[in-house]
Amino acid sequence: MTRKTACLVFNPVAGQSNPEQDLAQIRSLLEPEFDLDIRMTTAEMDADEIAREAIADGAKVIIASGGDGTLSAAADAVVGTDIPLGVISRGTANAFAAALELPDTIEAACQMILGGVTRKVDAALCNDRPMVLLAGIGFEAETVEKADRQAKKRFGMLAYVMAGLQQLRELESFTAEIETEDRIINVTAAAITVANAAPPTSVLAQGPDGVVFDDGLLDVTVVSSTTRAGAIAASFHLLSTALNENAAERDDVGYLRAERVKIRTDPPQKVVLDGEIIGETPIDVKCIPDGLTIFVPKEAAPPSAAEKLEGLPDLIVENKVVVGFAD
Ligand SMILES: Nc1ncnc2c1ncn2[C@@H]1O[C@H](COP(=O)(O)OP(=O)(O)OP(=O)(O)O)[C@@H](O)[C@H]1O
Repeated sequence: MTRKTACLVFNPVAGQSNPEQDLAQIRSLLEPEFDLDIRMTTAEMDADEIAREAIADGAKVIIASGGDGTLSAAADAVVGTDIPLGVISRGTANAFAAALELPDTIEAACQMILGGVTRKVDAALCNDRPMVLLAGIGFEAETVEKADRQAKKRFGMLAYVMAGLQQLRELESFTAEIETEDRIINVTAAAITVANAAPPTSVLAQGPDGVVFDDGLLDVTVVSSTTRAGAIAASFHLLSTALNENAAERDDVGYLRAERVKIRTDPPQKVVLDGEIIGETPIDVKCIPDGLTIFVPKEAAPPSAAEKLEGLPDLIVENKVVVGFAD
């Protein structure tokens, strides 16, 4: 039997565990079957650049190990290629693995990669940058900016919760125009999330009864709470409906699905793309059906499609005369 080869992109500072031990464990599990070309991320060189270099050098499999930043960046490098990505989570939130229903321990992730089963899932482009999880406008973007690396090291997941609570104090609404293939939706919002894939803990993405990552569609959730109490209630509702795989049923939460969505806001809002702040609105997000190949433990059944907009404040929905986008 010929041995398999793979490039392992490893972040030595991710998460709270011991990186030497983690790397030794990964090597002991994978090296009996794989020749690993191990490349470390550095403060200057992110996983996407390293993975792209490895692909240029002929890598046929990319395995990424780190937190959500490393995994999303490595995924960006393989979006639109047939090169399979193996995901070994070692971060704080592990949203990436949860969103794609992948294991979150080193051992289970390595067993999955050794199993060799791959499947295609959707990816997306947000303002021409690869996106695997989600783009957040408003509340979500501010939360990510406030949860810094030092806070994450000290407090873990709590850093995100603290940043979120801090952000609730500064909750500000904006007006948004959401353009899909066939409609223009005007609405007042506090947060808008365009998700390709999202874990239940990304509460602001959880309007629909499940964020489906293999339906060729993006899941858009609008949260329009105007008070802190309303935002807390909406977040709690979204978390509980997400965990139960139900759709949201509050007037200040709306959702829809679309292949492509353009969002303009007034005033301009910060945009977080797969965990990194990339700038401000407007955004243009296009789904790339089957754009990413990943190692998986087994097939996951997608939930059904759904939409709800009625009840959102200042809602105006116009049907476009000509279906589609001008560009
Ligand atoms: N060798 C390194 N030294 C310092 N910083 C690094 C190094 N390698 C990667 N980084 C930085 O790590 C960040 C990505 O971290 P990653 O998301 O993988 O882990 P995390 O922050 O612990 O996890 P999570 O995002 O799940 O909270 C990038 O911003 C990158 O610049």
